[in-house]
Amino acid sequence: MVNPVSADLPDPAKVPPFDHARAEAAVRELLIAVGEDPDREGLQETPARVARAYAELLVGMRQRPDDVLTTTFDLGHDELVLVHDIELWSMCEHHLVPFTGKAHVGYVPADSGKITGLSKLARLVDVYARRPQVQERLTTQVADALMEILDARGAIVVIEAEHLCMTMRGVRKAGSRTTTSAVRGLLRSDPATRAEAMALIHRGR
Ligand SMILES: Nc1nc2c(ncn2[C@@H]2O[C@H](COP(=O)(O)OP(=O)(O)OP(=O)(O)O)[C@@H](O)[C@H]2O)c(=O)[nH]1
Ligand SMILES: [Zn+2]
Repeated sequence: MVNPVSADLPDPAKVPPFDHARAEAAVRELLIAVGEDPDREGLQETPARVARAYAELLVGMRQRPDDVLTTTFDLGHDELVLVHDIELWSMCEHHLVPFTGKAHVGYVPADSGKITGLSKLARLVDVYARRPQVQERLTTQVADALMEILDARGAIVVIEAEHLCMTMRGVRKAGSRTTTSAVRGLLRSDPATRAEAMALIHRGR
């Protein structure tokens, strides 16, 4: 069966490899554009460093969610599993500066009790975070992946983040935070399960 989440994504095999030479040339051009001398001693290695840094920051472009949700156990546990305060670093696709905060990720496993390793929820967040992103899409993608790949009966993802494009530049509102949520399946339709999840997320704060 074609997985809709994966089908929507560029196949990592088709995303061209990170072009270090091209990224280095672009950073050199940027340094010239801002009035710097890319050949002065302190900047000589900077294009290569920045290229390596971006390759790392955007590594999720070449990863698939089903690559990290591989480990599943059949524990017969079919009630809410929630990991909160997952550290999050992503890159705003409008300004290519970071947004950072916390993700709270929960799901109600399939009737079969198929669950995944807790660390895999954090890895799933990273797969989608380490790309040019907007917070709303990141939130949606994590929730949809849980539903589709784990056959979860419900999913909840709440992300609270500070966007550096709003704090260190632009409108410059330091401390402003944005909260987004995506709620699916049982966690959307059953008020008691949803309230339980929200209470756990708030308690973790
Ligand atoms: N919805 C949403 N907006 C975002 C996100 N990250 C950044 N933005 C916003 O994207 C918008 C881009 O607006 P533009 O007017 O095209 O860009 P700009 O001139 O740099 O805007 P300012 O940031 O207001 O200076 C800004 O309002 C940002 O705050 C995100 O994750 N979700
Ligand atoms: Zn931005």
